[in-house]
Amino acid sequence: MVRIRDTTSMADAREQQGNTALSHAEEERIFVSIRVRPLNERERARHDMSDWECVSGNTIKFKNSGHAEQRPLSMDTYTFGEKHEDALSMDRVFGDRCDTRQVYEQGIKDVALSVVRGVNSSIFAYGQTSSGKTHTMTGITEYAVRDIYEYIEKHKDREFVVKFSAMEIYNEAVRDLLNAAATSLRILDDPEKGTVVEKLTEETLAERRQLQQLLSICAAARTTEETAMNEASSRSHQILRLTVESNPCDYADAARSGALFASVNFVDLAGSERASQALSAGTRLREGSHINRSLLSLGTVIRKLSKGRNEHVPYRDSKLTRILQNSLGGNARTAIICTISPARSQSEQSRNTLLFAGCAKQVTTNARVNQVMSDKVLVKQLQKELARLENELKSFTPNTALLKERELQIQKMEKEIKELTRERDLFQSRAQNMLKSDGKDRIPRVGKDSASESSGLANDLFRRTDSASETLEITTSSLHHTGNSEDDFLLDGNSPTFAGPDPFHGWEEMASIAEPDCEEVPCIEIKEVETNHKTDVKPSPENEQSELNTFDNTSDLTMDLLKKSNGASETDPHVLDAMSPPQIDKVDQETSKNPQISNLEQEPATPPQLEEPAQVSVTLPTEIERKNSTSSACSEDKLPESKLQTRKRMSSRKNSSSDDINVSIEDVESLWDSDAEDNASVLNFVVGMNERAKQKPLDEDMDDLMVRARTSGINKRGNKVKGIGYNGAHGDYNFERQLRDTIQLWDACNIPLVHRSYFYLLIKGEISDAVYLDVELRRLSFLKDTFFSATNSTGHGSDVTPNSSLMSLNRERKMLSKQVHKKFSWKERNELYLKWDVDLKSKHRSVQLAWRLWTNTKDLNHVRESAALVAKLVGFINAAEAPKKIFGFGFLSRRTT
Ligand SMILES: Nc1ncnc2c1ncn2[C@@H]1O[C@H](COP(=O)(O)OP(=O)(O)OP(=O)(O)O)[C@@H](O)[C@H]1O
Repeated sequence: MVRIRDTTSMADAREQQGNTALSHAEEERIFVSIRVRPLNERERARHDMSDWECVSGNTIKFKNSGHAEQRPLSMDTYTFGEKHEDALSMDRVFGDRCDTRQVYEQGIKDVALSVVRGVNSSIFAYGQTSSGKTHTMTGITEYAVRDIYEYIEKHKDREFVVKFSAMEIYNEAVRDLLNAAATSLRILDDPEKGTVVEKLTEETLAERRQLQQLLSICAAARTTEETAMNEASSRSHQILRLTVESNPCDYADAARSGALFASVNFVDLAGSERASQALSAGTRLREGSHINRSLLSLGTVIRKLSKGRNEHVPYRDSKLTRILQNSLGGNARTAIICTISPARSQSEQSRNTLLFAGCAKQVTTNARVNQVMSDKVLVKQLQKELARLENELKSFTPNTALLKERELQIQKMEKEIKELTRERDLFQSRAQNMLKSDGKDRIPRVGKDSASESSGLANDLFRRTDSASETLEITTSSLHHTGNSEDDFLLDGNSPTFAGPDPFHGWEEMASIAEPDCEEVPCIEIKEVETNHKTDVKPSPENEQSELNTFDNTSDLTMDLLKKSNGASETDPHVLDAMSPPQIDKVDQETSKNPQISNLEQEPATPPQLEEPAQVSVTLPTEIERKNSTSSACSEDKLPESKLQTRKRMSSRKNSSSDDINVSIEDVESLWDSDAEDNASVLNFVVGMNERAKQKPLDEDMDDLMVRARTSGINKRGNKVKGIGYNGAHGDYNFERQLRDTIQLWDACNIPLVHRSYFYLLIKGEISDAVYLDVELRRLSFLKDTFFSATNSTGHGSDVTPNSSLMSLNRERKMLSKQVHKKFSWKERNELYLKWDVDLKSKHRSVQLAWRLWTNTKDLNHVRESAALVAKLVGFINAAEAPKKIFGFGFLSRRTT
């Protein structure tokens, strides 16, 4: 039994897919069908019985009836393909009862119709003479043509061009069947089209009927021979070629890649019987040899291709194989119908045909869709593309105004992005700083009970300031004490630290030891610094000089810029004063030349008045003291009374030092201005504390303390101190009035908010708070008396009022900033602010010492803590943030130090 290898998988898949066309090169085997014709009358008459039996759709068996004269066949069963689960393969065996339509439908149709999808195809009929080749191919061609035209009619959206040509190969000569006059045609190798037959007539078919006529002509023109049975026996190989050119299904594809172009060949071969059988004599011998030459060549080509080796395939050995080269092993789908005669007498020929069929089944071809870009199509496509582009060009009208607007928008957005990026970096930097200092410095508030109640008020109080965040930071962080020296935080700008006992203890102690001689208001104790701390705050001459230089430079730059924008004449002299370095060492030598200081020292005392302070230059008590302590030329009786008292008290103290005094209050004041609303907040808070205090029972000690505090309301001069709230006559403690007076004096003296905050921290809501208020009132009264009496003493309102001067300075600075902002470029502003930044940092020491003026306490710890508060604040407003925080500009570049 010969089993032909199954090649059905691909065919089955194709059937399942509805015989779709190949979209790309696809290797597939040649489809082979076996057709057994019925016995003809002559054979029946001869009792030339049929020895072949189709046992299934794909198997044919030789029956071998056992006649003595019949030599036994070694093989008697031939199977083509195997039965699949879903369908039979296209390789089929058709018995004598199957008609041509069945053969076409089941094994040929799909291959033939590939032509309308752009795939070449070929259908062969191979078999011995009179086996039914012509009979089969005539029917197949008709069915195929019918189906092709049906397909074309169904696809009216596509354009098809059908052309027909016909040729025969007889005695190795190619003849045009549509042109009887034509002689043998040459076969040429075209580099694009492959093998072509030169000058072959190609008829374009307008309709199917025209093709029918042409087929009749071809049949008549073919070389045949009348047989004994009056039948025409074909003596040549006939090739009918139908070429279909079309645009593809998808118009988009057509536009891109051109038209589909394919041909289907209907090949009716001459009889395959051996030459010896066909031979007679003369021309017949030559004819037979030519026929066999082509058939032998076809067999060789098929055999070579079936082995699948990459060896030479002799296509050029015959005209037949040369013309059908593509169909045999190239770009085409191929189907071969092997026809056999059932007659016993033809068994050997039939067997040879079946062997050829088995061999042909092994041959594979590589069919692909042929998309040909003909000149016509190409021109059409180019014209279409040109028209499309021209339309696009017409519809495109560039709007230059819009483009410009967009460009401007883009530029603006880019600027905004830059600004936002800078802002983001700035905030990130600040957040990091806050996190750092928060981790280091956070401490609980004073008074456990009052903490929660006071937090809202305190926050409100701080929020209302220009530098709210900084103030809050100070409140929570400044009371954290470590062992670092004061100079440390001055240098590194980090959180302030200092060593020593709890600063509040100093206040407690001060309250507890409040004795009658303390009724003298503890005025500004500028030189209260102990000797062992003196070195901590004393600036070195080098540092002093450095600061002087810095101040000078900054001042010069600022003034230069201001002059540029506004003219030098508009500059307030206060600005110059503020920008000038603190005159410390030089003061001793120059005091006598300073008219303001001279005025202070020489003018008689005047009673304190609560009046609006005049705008004056800064002349500090420190300098006065220095003058007094170093020069005996200064007459005490020329000083105001309060100042004389101060001097006496100071001079009585041991280990005093004048070197610590280096006041640059303006720096502090320029950073924080108090607000009237803040006072109200403090008032509300402390009133609340007072209410709580009233609910608490007074114990004996506290009562005693309050008695002593009450007596402190009388000063040494025997005058009742204005605003002291403890009413000894009636024995009732008027806390609210005390506080109101305090706030009035804060305002009158322009006490900085930081100090007010500090004072607020001391208020614990206890009755003993009265002592603190008392002390504060005395101190404030002294300050007011001292400075405002000096103001009035001049008679022209231009004397000592540091706070007013500072406020003026602050205004000047703000004004300056505005002018700078208006007049100068970003780069110039940045340069200026960086200078100011340096200026600010160099004033740390001055700021620290300035705080002593306002804290005015006997306890060094308080002095240090006050300094720490300020330094912390200054440190917090670091180099990167200073310009923004102080001057309100948020666009400066970040600068880390
Ligand atoms: N399947 C068939 N059913 C009925 N008659 C058939 C069938 N096949 C062939 N015949 C008849 O057999 C005779 C020979 O057929 P045909 O001419 O097609 O053979 P052929 O192989 O083409 O021979 P040749 O090679 O000499 O041309 C014809 O008269 C034809 O009508």
